[in-house]
Amino acid sequence: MTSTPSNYLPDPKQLGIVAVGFSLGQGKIGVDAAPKALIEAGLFTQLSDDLDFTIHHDGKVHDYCSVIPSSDPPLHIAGGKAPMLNPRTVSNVTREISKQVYTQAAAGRLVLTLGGDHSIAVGTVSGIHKAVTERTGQEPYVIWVDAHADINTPIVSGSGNIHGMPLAFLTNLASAPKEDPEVFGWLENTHKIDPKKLVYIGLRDVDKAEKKILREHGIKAFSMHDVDRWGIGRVMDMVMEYVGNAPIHLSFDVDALDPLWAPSTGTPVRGGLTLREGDFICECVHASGNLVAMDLVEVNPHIEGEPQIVQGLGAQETVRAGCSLVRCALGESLL
Ligand SMILES: NC(=[NH2+])NCCC[C@H](N)C(=O)O
Repeated sequence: MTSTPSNYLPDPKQLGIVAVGFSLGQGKIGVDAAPKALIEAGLFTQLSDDLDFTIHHDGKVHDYCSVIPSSDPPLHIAGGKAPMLNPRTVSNVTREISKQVYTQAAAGRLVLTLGGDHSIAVGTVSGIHKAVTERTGQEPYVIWVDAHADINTPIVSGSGNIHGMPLAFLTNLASAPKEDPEVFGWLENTHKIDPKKLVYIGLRDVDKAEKKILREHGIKAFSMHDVDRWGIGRVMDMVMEYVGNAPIHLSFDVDALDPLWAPSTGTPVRGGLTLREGDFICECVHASGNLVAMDLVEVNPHIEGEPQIVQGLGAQETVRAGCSLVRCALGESLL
């Protein structure tokens, strides 16, 4: 297999992996088991043997126990609809993740983070943004592939689940709440992204307040309506044209795929991408030569999916789909 040269990585075959066994950005257990399931399905072997990566991984799936407080009551925010859930836990854990991905990215490696729920992106996007900007002088764009916009502020969130909020903190639309300034108080300016450097693909379950945020900040978004209208090929042309030649952080929530392809996830929404459309997004990002980091999140092997899906198969299929997305972003091609 011939490999695509990288515009931002000194040696594109050096891969740093961070395995994040974390689920407290939302309420369902099981999403913390995803890294183990992905590794057991052979992901690392596929990346090293088939795609020739040298993997830098500490051999652990991190549970971050040492930074999780013994008590973490819901945080009521003035004017908020619902209190923030597990606020200090998610803040402390994402701070650790941020340091881990920073170290990998500062060493010039491509960084793959296996989640975990999507709250972990507060850590991955911040750490990558800081390291890549320092190392290359260019701020990365974030391509967020998801059924959901994950940009609720703590004031407008209807659930209080932080996996629906990471982009609000990362874009500075929300900052450390005055009720507890320690919560995400560690985020520095160098960690944060310009909302104009964010592009969504696959949206189809966007809260009312989030729609307002996207409109008011002119955030680029390709919903499933756009995929239906233009086809994934034209959508990716538009995405890549928007991103230009900047470094790319791809944050892929498996729930962007239709539940037919990825049933084992905490907040499935029908009418999503096919597996091939998801793979195609990843192939296009790889072909740009600009990928510097990828997250794969929200695979929940404990959820079996719709009853019509044969018991056990849902989880297996979702894990297989996750492995396929990662391989495509990291250079697997059909021919
Ligand atoms: N990463 C996810 N699966 N996010 C789902 C978010 C759902 C909803 N918008 C919320 O804020 O609670």
